[in-house]
Amino acid sequence: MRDTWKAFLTTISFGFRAARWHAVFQILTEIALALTGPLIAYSAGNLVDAAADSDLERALTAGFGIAAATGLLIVAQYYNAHCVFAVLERTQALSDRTLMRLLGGIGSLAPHEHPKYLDQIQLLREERESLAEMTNATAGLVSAVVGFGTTALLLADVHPALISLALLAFISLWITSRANDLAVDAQEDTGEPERLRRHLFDIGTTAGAGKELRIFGLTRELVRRHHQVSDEVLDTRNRAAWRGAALKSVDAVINAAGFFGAIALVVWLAVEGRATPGDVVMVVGLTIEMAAVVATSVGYSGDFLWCLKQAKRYLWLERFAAEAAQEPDEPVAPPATLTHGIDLVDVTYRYPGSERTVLDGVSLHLPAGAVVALVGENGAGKSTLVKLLCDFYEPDDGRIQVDGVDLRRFPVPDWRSRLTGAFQDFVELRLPAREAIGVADTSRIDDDVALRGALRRAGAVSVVDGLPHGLDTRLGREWDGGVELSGGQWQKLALARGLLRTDPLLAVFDEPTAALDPQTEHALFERFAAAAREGKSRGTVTLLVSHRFSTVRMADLIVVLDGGRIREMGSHEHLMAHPDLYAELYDLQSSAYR
Ligand SMILES: Nc1ncnc2c1ncn2[C@@H]1O[C@H](COP(=O)(O)OP(=O)(O)OP(=O)(O)O)[C@@H](O)[C@H]1O
Repeated sequence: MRDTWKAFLTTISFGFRAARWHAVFQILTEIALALTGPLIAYSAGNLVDAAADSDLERALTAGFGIAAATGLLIVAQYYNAHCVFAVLERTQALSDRTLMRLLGGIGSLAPHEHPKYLDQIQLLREERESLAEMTNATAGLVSAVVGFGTTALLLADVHPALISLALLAFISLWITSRANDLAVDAQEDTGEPERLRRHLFDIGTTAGAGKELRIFGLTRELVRRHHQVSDEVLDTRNRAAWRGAALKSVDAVINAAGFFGAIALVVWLAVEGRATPGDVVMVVGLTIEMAAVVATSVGYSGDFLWCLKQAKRYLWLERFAAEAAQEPDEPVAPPATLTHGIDLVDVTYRYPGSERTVLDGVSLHLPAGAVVALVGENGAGKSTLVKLLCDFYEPDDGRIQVDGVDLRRFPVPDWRSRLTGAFQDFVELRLPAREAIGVADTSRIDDDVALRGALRRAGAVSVVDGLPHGLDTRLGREWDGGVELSGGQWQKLALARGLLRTDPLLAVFDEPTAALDPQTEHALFERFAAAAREGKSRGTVTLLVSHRFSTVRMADLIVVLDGGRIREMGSHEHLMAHPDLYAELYDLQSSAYR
């Protein structure tokens, strides 16, 4: 219960933080709207009685009441609609930013290996609008309670038995929410085929899949499958809709009987002289109002419960992120420079949920200032080793030491600020070119000299020089005036980003040049090595992962991984002089180029 309450308060606070006055006004206008129906019914009753009694003053007051309520209805509707959208839009933006901060702030990548975590995150991302809709759902419920209470009080004032109409409203509420549950269940049951239907539509209509679609003539097959899966989805939903409609029909009959009973009662009271003609008119108006209140409260209570479900999921993420962000027991800052280097001592690693040992007792010294190449066949464990060094995952056994200090003692953001690198699965940052590079060190985002230096080191000067506005060109064809880049050009900019930081302790380049030709890669790696040797005083360890042996040979140290273990290591000359896997693969590649 405490969690539910906390989840509610946390998400409703989004609305009040994002658009405080709009949220207050939204609730006030909802209450005003809820009062107008009963007020009009009450005034109409008074008007009839005043006319019957020829009481002009009372008739005019009642007429004024109707006019005022109608005016209030129009004004409140207008402002309410404005507030609803303002709160929704601003809250959505705020909750999106909060989610970005929470998800991006989790230092480790390990949670991404857990299907349960991924499911929760996927649902949070898909349904994140619900976080923003809490204010709307709450305001709707408040208005339903006010409308229901006022209507019930006025009915009870005519005759206590009329309160049974309010009880009928609860039955109606239950039946309608059952009918809605049927629809929601059908939606959940058809979640997977619905995703498939959307996926088929997406690949059938987007440019990315266009080439293969045409070469393999897939359109016919995609359309057939879309048809099949649509039938599955729509049949299930249709059946639920019919059953829902049947339930609602029962509800309609119960309600009609209830309304008839209420009207018959008040007419009988009038005939008996215990109620006025105005009471009859008012009760008719209030029964209609009660039906409207029930209909809206069913919708709002469904929305509210749904929002609450998302809110609990959000709370879970908030706690998860807080736990993940805990400081090490005895934190120390990373050293300003490396003197000894980085050591892996008996490091063993298995991915969460997997039995397979990906790194098996790896012990390795990466000397300060050295250029180290990691090679090995696909799946040997090279990228995993890189990820452990970046502290994306922690070893299951063994330790990593930086100048003799256990990596776990560095607060994660401090260690990350002393890393740099580029990866095969780089990000295409669709921003102005200067920002796409400068995000690696935002203090120098406007420093053209620094940005051009990084571009030069990455061999990417020609990419930017070829852009219409140089560094200020917007990248991405989806923007007005934006320019699209080729795969290799995007990769070169990612490299420039990785080469902007000037004081890293560890620079990792995990196949960052896979989209480039071998000559360009070779020239680039030579430049990295030269830069690394120039900056030797800082002791930066430069770690390269590549499958191209012509590139790898210039490294100071080559480490050959095989099945998660170190098979051999040494300089190119050493490894060639003691032939094993490296010499075999090297000869294989060089003979292919001859
Ligand atoms: N996220 C993951 N979850 C589970 N297993 C993984 C994950 N990533 C990699 N593996 C497994 O770990 C092993 C080592 O993968 P890794 O990516 O480190 O190899 P690699 O040497 O970099 O390969 P490649 O040259 O193909 O990039 C592989 O068998 C792979 O299937």
